[in-house]
Amino acid sequence: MTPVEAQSRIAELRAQVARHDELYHRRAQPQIGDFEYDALKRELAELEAAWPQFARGASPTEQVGDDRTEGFQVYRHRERMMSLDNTYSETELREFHDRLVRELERDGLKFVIEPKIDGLAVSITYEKGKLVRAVTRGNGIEGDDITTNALTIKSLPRELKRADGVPLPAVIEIRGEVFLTTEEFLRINRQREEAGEPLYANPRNLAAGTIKQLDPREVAQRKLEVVLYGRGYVEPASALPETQAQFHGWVKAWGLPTVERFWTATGADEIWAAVQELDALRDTFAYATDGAVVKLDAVPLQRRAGSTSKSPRWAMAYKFAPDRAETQLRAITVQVGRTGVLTPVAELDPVQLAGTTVSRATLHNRDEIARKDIRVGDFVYVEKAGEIIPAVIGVNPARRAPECVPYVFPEKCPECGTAVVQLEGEVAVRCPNFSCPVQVRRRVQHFASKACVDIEGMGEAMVDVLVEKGWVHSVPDIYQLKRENLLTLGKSVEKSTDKLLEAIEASKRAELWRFIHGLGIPHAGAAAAKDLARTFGGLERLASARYEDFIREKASVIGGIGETMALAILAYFAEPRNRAVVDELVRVGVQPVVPNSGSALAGKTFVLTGTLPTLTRDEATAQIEAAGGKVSSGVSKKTSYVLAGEEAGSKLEKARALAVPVIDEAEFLRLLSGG
Ligand SMILES: NC(=O)c1ccc[n+]([C@@H]2O[C@H](COP(=O)([O-])OP(=O)(O)OC[C@H]3O[C@@H](n4cnc5c(N)ncnc54)[C@H](O)[C@@H]3O)[C@@H](O)[C@H]2O)c1
Ligand SMILES: [Zn+2]
Repeated sequence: MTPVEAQSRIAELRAQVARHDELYHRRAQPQIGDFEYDALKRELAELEAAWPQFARGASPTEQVGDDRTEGFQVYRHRERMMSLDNTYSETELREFHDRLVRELERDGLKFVIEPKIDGLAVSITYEKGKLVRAVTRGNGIEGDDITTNALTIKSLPRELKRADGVPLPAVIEIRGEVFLTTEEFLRINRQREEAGEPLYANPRNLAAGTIKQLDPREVAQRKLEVVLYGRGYVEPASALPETQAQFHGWVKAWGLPTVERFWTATGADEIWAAVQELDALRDTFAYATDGAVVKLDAVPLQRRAGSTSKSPRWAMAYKFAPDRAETQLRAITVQVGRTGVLTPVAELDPVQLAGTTVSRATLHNRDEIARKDIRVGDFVYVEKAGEIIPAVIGVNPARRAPECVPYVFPEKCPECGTAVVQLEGEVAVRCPNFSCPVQVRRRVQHFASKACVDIEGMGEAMVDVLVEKGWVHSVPDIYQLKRENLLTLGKSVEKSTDKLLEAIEASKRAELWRFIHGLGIPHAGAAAAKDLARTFGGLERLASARYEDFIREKASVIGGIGETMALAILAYFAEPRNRAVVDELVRVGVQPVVPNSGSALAGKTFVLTGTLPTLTRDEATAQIEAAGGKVSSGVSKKTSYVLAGEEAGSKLEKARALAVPVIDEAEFLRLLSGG
């Protein structure tokens, strides 16, 4: 490699790694697998070591991937949060061991081997045993304050338990990972699929995306979990553990969720045996693991080993190579989503991968196909590393047939023939045609779905038929369907037709928020739709709202609606076609039900805590909302009532401190009935 080549390759790799860091850490939407990413980063590190004259300036090899995003307060960690050095090689893992033995000048060093949890790093601060703050890793020095969202995690105690022989530090930062179980991941993706929203590739991305939701009520609807294994700042210093193994015991004694299992080992052979045992067992863990973390056990020795600018020298992650298979790419199909995004999908010769047969895999987008030069007929590598949706990660160049030609991404929408566009700053290629049949279908399917106005009998297949027949071109057309047309759909369909028409008619009086959600305004989920419904009280009022209307008082934006969402809503209705949908809905006679504003609960904010004698949380929430009130997660001076049940925790104390009225279920039911 000539100096010029090295210099330009370093620059190129730095840009690539920085881009993938941004996609992974900030947007939770990586476009390449970890294995591939790690290979890029390793190449960069090696080049920087070999050509120090070109390695000046900030490099991603020396920084912790930064997850800070807009919309959160940043909070400074009392002690830095670090990354981990990692390797896929047994030899390097053994070298790590030997290096420590050499540097610390002693044999028989004891190590702890823990699962490497594939989640999102968090730091939870407890002061005098009480949870005061949850912060993401951020850039390692300061992270996003996600306390409100973290409090939706049921398994995260608000208070540390006291136990004999276990200190309760005055201040401690406890480190761990937020994750989603596979089951919950699949449930959410299924819902997203129904709503025509893009799927998350793996639980880690979904967990990361969830903890960074601006609306804690959206977070509460996904069952996040947490596991804790490490420590940051501890005060007083006498409350430091002597070993990492001991610390695991404390975490458990404090009542925190901890790793199911860890191993202790002395010597490189024992370490390696433990890593392999972990590999064999990791399928049984509640969380996805992408490796094993090997840590020096003795805390004083950890301190002696020290750390680099980004990771401790006393720990090393051994990562399991992803399950990968090679197969032939038969075709590339391009799917069009609700918002017109074209997603290329690989049609593969079926192949066995991590226990399932894979015949389709995502190719992400046009740029990725070009970057990897993936051609129809190629033998490609398919990977499923923690990634539940398999992805094509590259081509085996040795098996490329001479007749394989570069893939040309469609310039026209495969569904309607409109020329596609790529908006500035976006990787997605879109069909800009609002009347594109697939987009219409997906929009109508979303509107009619359970999550929105919920029209029974109008499932996806039915919508497909209605659009195909040319009876439905947009959402309001649902309300213009003709009985005689529907009767042509088959023999003896009178009964089902009448039932469908009844369901359609009934849906005209669905709750307002369901209509708002059904419009599919970008960034506005069900919880936001509820806020909007409460504030605007009508579809047309919402559609003609101005920026000022979103801002009550000074600089405070409605409920969970932040600045970004307010702007998205304004942009949505600024589009005449979207505005026309609302006008048309009103014209065909929909009468969304607006919560009763005369009830005693109207406009009141409730915070629920503890277990109520008869109502579940969801039931109480539904009743409050139906009566025009709202439920928020944190107690503040603006809270009207705290509805408390058994085992109410810190919220109750806070309510008392702020003199917010606390009521029990019986009083609540009295309020509700107007008594
Ligand atoms: N696919 C992509 O595009 C892409 C982009 C950037 C980063 N990544 C992946 O993310 C990783 C880099 O990010 P990183 O800096 O978070 O490093 P990392 O995930 O490799 O290792 C550090 C992190 O591991 C976590 N961890 C999990 N279990 C642990 C345990 N038992 N003990 C200690 N820590 C534990 C901690 O949160 C810690 O911050 C790489 O592995 C890389 O593959 C992928
Ligand atoms: Zn189209």
